[in-house]
Amino acid sequence: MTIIHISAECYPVAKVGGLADVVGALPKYQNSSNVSSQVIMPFYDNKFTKENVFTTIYSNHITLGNNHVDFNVLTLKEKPLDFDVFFIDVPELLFKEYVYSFDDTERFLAFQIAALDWMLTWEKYPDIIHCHDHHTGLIPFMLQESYKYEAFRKIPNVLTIHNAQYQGWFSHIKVGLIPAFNFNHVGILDWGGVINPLAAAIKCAWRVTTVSPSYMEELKLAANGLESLLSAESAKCSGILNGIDTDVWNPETDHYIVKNYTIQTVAEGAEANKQYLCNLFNLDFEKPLFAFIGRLVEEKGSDLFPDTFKVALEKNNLNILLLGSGNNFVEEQLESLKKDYIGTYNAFIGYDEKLSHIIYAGADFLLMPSRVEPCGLNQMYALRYGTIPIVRSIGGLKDTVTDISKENGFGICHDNVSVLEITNAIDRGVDLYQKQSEYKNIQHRIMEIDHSWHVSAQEYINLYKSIN
Ligand SMILES: Nc1ncnc2c1ncn2[C@@H]1O[C@H](COP(=O)(O)OP(=O)(O)O[C@H]2O[C@H](CO)[C@@H](O)[C@H](O)[C@H]2O)[C@@H](O)[C@H]1O
Repeated sequence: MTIIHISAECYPVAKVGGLADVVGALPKYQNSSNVSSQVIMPFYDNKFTKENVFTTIYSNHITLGNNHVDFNVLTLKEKPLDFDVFFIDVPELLFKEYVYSFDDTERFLAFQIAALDWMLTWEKYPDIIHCHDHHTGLIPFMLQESYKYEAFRKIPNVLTIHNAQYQGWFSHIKVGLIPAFNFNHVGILDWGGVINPLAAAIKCAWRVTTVSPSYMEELKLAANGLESLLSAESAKCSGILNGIDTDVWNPETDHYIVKNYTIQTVAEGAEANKQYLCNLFNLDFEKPLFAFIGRLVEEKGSDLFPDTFKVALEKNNLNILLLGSGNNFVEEQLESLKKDYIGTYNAFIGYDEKLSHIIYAGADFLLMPSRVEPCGLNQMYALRYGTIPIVRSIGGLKDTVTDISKENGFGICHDNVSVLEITNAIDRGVDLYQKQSEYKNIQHRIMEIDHSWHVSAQEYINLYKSIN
């Protein structure tokens, strides 16, 4: 069975968030289960493309409305990844230093059309086309409706929703950019008076998955306008929990962290990483270190961070370290907080892969007070590195973290997103840290939890088989 994943991100080529981690790992694990899994993604102007050499295997142009736009398909010449990746190079539109910008309609439409046009030239078509998020959401529609892709009609396709907040909306004025289809069916593209690629994908895909079972259920109640659609299509929808790439996220071999460690040596290993962070960010090694890593957006609860951190830091019994970027106002507030809590608070506003690994290893607790969390990978990385997650019980966080008050519990959970509930949860963390033998016992237990992709990769394969 041949599976083609089509995605805007894939680790280590281009990563903005968790989508890259999933598309960078799932194909690898699928390939080890006797299927052939490959990725098609855009060719961006970034560190990875600058540092690697590519071969052009196909060149042509697509028609985007009235324009002809050139594109190439590239592969890596040397140093292959663990699975085949094909890069769609549209110099005029996709080859940018960023992955996402304010309006990406033409960029991702060009990507999707070029990918399908190129696939039309293949001798053998794939058995499954697996699309990820709204950037590839028009593919299920085009496969079903566009005349030029008639040959693909019988290929089953799957949509995975990593985040339903973003839907790729654009105006009907641009409908002419989509390869010709029976205009009587234009309503399929519409949701709420605009073209909605995610909605179109939910309508047309043969199967729809979300990245955790709880998120699937939550979407029927809150999906940024798509609630009724997801309820109506629920027969073809299911939730499959993400896994983590345990080769990349392994404290024993992780080349980014300061000192490697195992369950047996976690005390010294985690301590060395914490010491490094405390030196680098001027924090107090003796106090517990609470960290946050992620995008500073409302979904992650980041608008509450400045007030929450102030309340927590006033007690002067802990450190807080933040790595993230996003909302400018929140960034400024988090920056200005630094001067008030010198020695116990710091923040790195930006994106830094290496630093994120050191924080997973060196922090004592990881904060995830998300309003919405389709799956969340950070809590699973934290568990693997022996860092106790403090999460709001929602989506994938609910599916992966059990509160310490429950039998075999190992994390700290709160029900709502408010300054009071988050600071109460932090207080519980401080208390737990003071009971070092209990803390260490939990640390050992969480490092043993297996969240590797093996089980979930197989669940996807079972899903493919059910429609193939
Ligand atoms: N400033 C920074 N510096 C370095 N690394 C940073 C960083 N900000 C984020 N990261 C990294 O990006 C990834 C974030 O993954 P998440 O799954 O938590 O969130 P995201 O919301 O992007 O993903 C969406 O898709 C994924 C995948 O399906 C779902 O798990 C999730 O719930 C959904 O919101 C982690 O690898 C994290 O370490």
